[in-house]
Amino acid sequence: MAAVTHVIDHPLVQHKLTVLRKKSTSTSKFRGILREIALLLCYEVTRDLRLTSTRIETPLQPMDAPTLDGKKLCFVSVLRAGNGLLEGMLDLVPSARVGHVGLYRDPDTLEAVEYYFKVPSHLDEREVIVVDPMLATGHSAAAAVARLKEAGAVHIRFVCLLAAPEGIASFHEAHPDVPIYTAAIDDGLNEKAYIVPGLGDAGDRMFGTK
Ligand SMILES: O=P(O)(O)OC[C@H]1O[C@H](OP(=O)(O)OP(=O)(O)O)[C@H](O)[C@@H]1O
Ligand SMILES: O=c1cc[nH]c(=O)[nH]1
Ligand SMILES: [Mg+2]
Repeated sequence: MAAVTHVIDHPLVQHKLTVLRKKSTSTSKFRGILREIALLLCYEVTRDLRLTSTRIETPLQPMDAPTLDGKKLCFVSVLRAGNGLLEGMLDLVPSARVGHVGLYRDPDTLEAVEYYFKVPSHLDEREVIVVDPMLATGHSAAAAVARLKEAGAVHIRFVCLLAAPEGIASFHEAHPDVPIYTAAIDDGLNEKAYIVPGLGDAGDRMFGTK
């Protein structure tokens, strides 16, 4: 299967991303803009969802009108930083089901370490949209998706804000069936495997930790 990466180049997304990158952006502004950008990313990642037809009554007459087909969407947040994207996605799709995968990146090995996993039932019948703002080495995203596949997920998409070419390559190698949606592909990784130019540590910037 051909691995696909979509870059969401909408001007509002690009402008908001620049605000997030600036080191002068405060924690509260960072959180607010991330929520706004997530809503726009959600609009793009859901653009090809299947529709069915439902009989409704307008004030004037009956009609067959389009509605989303199948079971409710499932968003999966990769903790912690995924929660920043999750909020904006839920603004747009409030009825979505939500799963959480708790992972942190070991600073020495750069491997993903899992500490939490909870997902809704019937994953195999849902469109599963995994959210994490940063795709750096790709280890966290690949581990999260592997766990979701183990739990039964079949139709999976991955949404981030920033991706490094290295992360895209390793993620696609592990999961060629899972498309990536990102607002930008940056230059690469620094010696600590941070995305450059990037925006720093997404979790720390979002929650004011260090
Ligand atoms: O592609 P990778 O090299 O795996 O790096 C990306 C991961 O790093 C960050 O999480 P972090 O480990 O800092 O955890 P946090 O969200 O709790 O801060 C980010 O949110 C991703 O999950
Ligand atoms: O650049 C990076 C890489 C991993 N995690 C982050 O939050 N930022
Ligand atoms: Mg972090």
